[in-house]
Amino acid sequence: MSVRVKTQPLTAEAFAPFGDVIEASGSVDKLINQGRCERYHNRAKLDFVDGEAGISIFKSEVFSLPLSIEMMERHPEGSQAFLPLSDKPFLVVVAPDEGGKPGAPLAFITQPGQGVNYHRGVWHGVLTPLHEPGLFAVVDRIGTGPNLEEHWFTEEVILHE
Ligand SMILES: NC(=O)N[C@@H](O)C(=O)O
Ligand code: NI
Repeated sequence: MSVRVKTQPLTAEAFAPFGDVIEASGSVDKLINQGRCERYHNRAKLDFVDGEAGISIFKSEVFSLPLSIEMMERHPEGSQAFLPLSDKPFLVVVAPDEGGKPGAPLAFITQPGQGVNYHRGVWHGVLTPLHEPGLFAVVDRIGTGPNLEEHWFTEEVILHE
């Protein structure tokens, strides 16, 4: 038996139980640089246990819908933010925790200019760009010890438009 998940546009409200949508939205928090730049201040909750924040670059293969996903993961020791270095949409898959495993997945498609920050311990799909170049800045925990928990599905999970 397979599980089919319909994608939906990413909104801060729908994503709130899982993390932050990082975007130039709502009221401007600060005008800087002599009024020439709008600062949308502190838009993500970074959270690292026994580690520091690091910035990495991910260059991923790209995928297309419908897409079958085999697993979801979570990082018990740190949040993880993905900031696209292009204006192309990417897929954001999250799920509530149900007894130590992902519950029903939700699949979002980002709008140009949107990044996401998964809160610490939130089940998510791995980075899934939908168009080249698949290039992202990633802010996550740099530290020692394990920080990755995976759950491999026993049934097919298909994400579709
Ligand atoms: N493993 C890794 O660095 N990336 C994943 O955590 C991911 O969410 O893509
Ligand atoms: Ni991850």
